[in-house]
Amino acid sequence: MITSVPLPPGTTATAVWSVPMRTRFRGIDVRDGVLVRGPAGWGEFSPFWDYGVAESRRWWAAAAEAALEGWPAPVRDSVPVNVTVPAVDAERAHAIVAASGCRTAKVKVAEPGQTPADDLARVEAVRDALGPAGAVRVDANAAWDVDTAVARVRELDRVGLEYVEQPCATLEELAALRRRVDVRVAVDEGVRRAGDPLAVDLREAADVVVLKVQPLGGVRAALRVAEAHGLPCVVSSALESSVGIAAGVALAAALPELPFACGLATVALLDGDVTADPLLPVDGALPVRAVEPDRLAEVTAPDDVTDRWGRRLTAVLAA
Ligand SMILES: O=C(O)CCC(=O)c1ccccc1C(=O)O
Ligand SMILES: [Mg+2]
Repeated sequence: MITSVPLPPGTTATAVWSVPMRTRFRGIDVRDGVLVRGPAGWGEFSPFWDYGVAESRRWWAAAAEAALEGWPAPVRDSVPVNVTVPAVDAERAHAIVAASGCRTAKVKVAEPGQTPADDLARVEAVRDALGPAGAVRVDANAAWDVDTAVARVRELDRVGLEYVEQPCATLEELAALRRRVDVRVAVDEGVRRAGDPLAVDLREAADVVVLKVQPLGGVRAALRVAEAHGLPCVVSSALESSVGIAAGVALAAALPELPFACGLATVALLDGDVTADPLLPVDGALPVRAVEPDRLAEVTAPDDVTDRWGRRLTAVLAA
């Protein structure tokens, strides 16, 4: 039986969207989620499918904030962004960066099944496409032990790296790496997947904190994380539709300082969107603006997917 998605308290509409990824990204081929409308606007609830109910509760808090409350006032009207380069071959990486209009690129490295030579070729192609004035950062998604990270970071830093994101899994390993290389270390999973992102001690482990709105439980919760750690912050996406990306833009727009480009240009990785006016970068930046999901009919999820999201949201609301 097809059940629809429940209407959470205070909301007036829900919709389930689903779009293919242009390129497989961290094992994901299709991205889907729930949009929810309330008095303050539209929110997005789209935890990855391998996330359980407990971890998904913060993702729901972010959607509820957007729909019911809205966000704090912005202090800037545009947000510089990086182009995100999946673990593709060097030629495609070059083309993606050249077409993006961005002056900063984040390159996925340490993809299972690929070699260090693949990573180096990809990073060199990205440097070539950006030119010497561009910034190149890499994200290893916790793949390396400390010795491997030291070797890989030194090699990849031949092109000049702005930072390396989550090179190793634990904060202890990040701290050990940080003592052995000159490249800045950014922490992502170490904050967003922590039981209490406010309580982790990042002082020895990181130079930069990656903030993602849904995993941290909303724009205000993420602002508290930024304040608690007192480190430079980069706002990044969880591969949301433009509705979810707008929440990331709201966070980036509200941070007192924004010294680095943000990882919010990921609508370019999706083969479709919930709006005819997607949040895609123009000249390397996203505008701070509302998003109207006026293309929901074109990206409506199949009934079985809608049913799964209905059961998932019901479980999270009951938890
Ligand atoms: O930061 C970016 O450039 C894009 C977002 C991104 O990389 C990402 C997207 C979904 C899940 C995890 C990650 C990640 O930063 O590890
Ligand atoms: Mg990351």
